[in-house]
Amino acid sequence: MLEVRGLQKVYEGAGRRVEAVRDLTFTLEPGELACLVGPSGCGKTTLLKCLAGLLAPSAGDVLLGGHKVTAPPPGMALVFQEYGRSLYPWLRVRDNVELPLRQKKEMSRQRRRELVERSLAEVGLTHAHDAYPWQLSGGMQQRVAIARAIAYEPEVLLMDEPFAAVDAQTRADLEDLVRRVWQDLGVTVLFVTHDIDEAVYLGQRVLVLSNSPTVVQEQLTIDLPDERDQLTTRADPRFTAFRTRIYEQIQAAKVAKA
Ligand SMILES: Nc1ncnc2c1ncn2[C@@H]1O[C@H](COP(=O)(O)OP(=O)(O)OP(=O)(O)O)[C@@H](O)[C@H]1O
Repeated sequence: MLEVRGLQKVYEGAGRRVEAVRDLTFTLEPGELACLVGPSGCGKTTLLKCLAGLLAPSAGDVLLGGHKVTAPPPGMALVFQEYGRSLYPWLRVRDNVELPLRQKKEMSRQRRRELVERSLAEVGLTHAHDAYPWQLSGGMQQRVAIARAIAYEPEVLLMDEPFAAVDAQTRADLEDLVRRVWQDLGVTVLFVTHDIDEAVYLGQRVLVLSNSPTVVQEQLTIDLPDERDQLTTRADPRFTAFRTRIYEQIQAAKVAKA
């Protein structure tokens, strides 16, 4: 349903040429939760921008539902790492969540309100409707960003290291939130992280990226039980085996490049 075929991205300008992504091919099935993990600077953000139609690839295609992505497609929503910059500080929480829905001209005000209510409830922020983002903790702000993305009712949710800037406890809570939202809404999720444990904990599948210029180094099916729990899942010997395997792959990619 989301297909990436032979994607390459070269940045060119001012006498400098950086091949960020060399040749990426993978498919995301409808309703799947896949994680992309790779070393810092390997082109994860570049890839997501190409998927979201924000950046034109140098070669290859991105197809959503069989249609080539050339501009931000209506069926996609993004959550970035920098929640502080992605929310408007002068808008209250509910208005931040409602803002993208206003682009859907055919949608009634009543429907917009229902979606805002539902998505804030989904992320556990019903009580924070009237707050401004700067009155909330980092973790709560990221919940608002997630609520805004899901209110849009996307087919595909792209998340770019969304929890890199929050503390460990909040991060664990937000990971569980992503799994719950995914299960409740049946949305397809592509979650990008440099954290191997996070990728294994969240994903049904993990795509391991090589160092830049990037290719898919390996794809692993994470056949851990669907009901995941921060304590029991992480203590499962298979969890440890997956993270060791991925760690080795990433180390191998670094050595291959050196
Ligand atoms: N606008 C740009 N112009 C030129 N080079 C760029 C540009 N954006 C990214 N790059 C280069 O492309 C490569 C991949 O960058 P990108 O930000 O996609 O990686 P990343 O995996 O998301 O990094 P990190 O894990 O550190 O967030 C890097 O070498 C980076 O310097």
